[in-house]
Amino acid sequence: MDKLSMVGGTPLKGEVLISGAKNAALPILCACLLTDQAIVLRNVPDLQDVRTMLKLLQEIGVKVSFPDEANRTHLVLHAADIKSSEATYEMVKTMRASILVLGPLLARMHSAKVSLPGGCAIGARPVDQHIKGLKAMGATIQIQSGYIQAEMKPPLERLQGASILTDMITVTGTENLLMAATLATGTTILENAAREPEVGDLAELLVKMGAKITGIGTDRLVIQGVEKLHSAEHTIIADRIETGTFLCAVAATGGEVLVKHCRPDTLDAVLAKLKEVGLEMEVGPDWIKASMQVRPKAVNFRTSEYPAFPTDMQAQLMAVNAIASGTATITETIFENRFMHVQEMNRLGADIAIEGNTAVVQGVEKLSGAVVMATDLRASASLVIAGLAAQGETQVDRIYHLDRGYDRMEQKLTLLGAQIKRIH
Ligand SMILES: CC(=O)N[C@H]1[C@@H](OP(=O)(O)OP(=O)(O)OC[C@H]2O[C@@H](n3ccc(=O)[nH]c3=O)[C@H](O)[C@@H]2O)O[C@H](CO)[C@@H](O)[C@@H]1O
Ligand SMILES: C=C(OP(=O)(O)O)C(=O)O
Repeated sequence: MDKLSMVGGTPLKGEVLISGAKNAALPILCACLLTDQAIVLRNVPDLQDVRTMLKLLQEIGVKVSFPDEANRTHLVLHAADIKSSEATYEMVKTMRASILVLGPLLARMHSAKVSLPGGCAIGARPVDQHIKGLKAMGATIQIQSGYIQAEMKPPLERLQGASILTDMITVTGTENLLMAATLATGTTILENAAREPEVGDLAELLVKMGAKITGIGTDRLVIQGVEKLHSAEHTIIADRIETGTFLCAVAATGGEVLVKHCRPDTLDAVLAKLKEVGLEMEVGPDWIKASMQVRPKAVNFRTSEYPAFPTDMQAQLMAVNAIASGTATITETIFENRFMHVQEMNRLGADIAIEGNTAVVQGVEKLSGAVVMATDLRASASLVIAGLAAQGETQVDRIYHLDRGYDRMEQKLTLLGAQIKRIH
């Protein structure tokens, strides 16, 4: 199992290029199932979840090609000949986002069999709202032997438009229902829809494919179903969480970094908090020049749905708070168990206590290197940030979590002067 080993204490300096967003790429890859024509994608991040999704799509019968073998960010997906409508437990257990094939397969193939994702390190994460929405659109859905078995209710030949209000805001739930609704008869209204930029990016691609969607970027999506979708080309939006992760790394280690190919307009809540921390930023349309010359100041924050502070940045900003002056309270409102990094940060010398869904972080002058274990994707990133700020050597074990969602993180950090290496 790969580990990352780093020696902390070097301020980061230089330029970093941000990759396409994992959480936009995953639903967008699934959208290719909605048409028998080719979809051309650019800026696809080269990371494990994308490779897993491509494998799943290939099992289903999608042809995947890389027009330029040396450039894995540019690919063509062609779902002309779907031979299976199944996502097996083997695939879903390694990547929950496999649930995103459910809506498109049901809409295009009229049936789908997708393993029910189990809970994961950060919470129970049920998919009841995906199921509720598809049922409202006329699907019959049964859970059998751990699988969601979905079919069109006879004599229906297509899903039917419906008005759907989800009990809570769900990102992949909105994406599944949005994709399913593009090929339904009539109009679907998704109320309480997620407004995350990745949902908007998916909707932009669907519109290029011929879907009729209004309300993009709002919590009310209106979809007028069409009979067929067609080929399209799309460039995946920049990863706001990767951007925020590098900014937190600069805030924790000090230094000066130009973050390029990013979308500052999708990061309002994160940039506001980093400014409070003391990070100086000059912001352009697709770049941020960040400089940190002082010890960070502790900042309180609470996670919530977009446009508020993202849960996917909670652990990374906690790492900055761990070495800040003052005390911060951090409240996690999206997932019930997303503080697994706290014990590991404390092993590096942090002083963090958990009270229910709030972590109280008493900033310490310095962290000291240790062997720590990654428990999920963003927990891994937070431990890397803490390790880069700590004195001495830190080893982060179980780095496969990090590889799921970051495109060559240690190479990008090395280019910024960090002393970090992968141990196989
Ligand atoms: C691939 C992807 O895009 N993953 C992101 C997506 O995950 P994901 O789409 O799985 O997260 P959701 O937005 O669905 O989850 C939000 C909350 O709603 C609950 N819920 C959700 C659906 C449902 O049917 N029933 C239910 O109870 C979840 O348990 C959670 O407590 O959004 C999360 C919240 O921004 C991010 O942390 C993940 O990085
Ligand atoms: C929780 C995350 O991803 P996933 O939904 O794929 O587990 C994440 O990207 O932080």
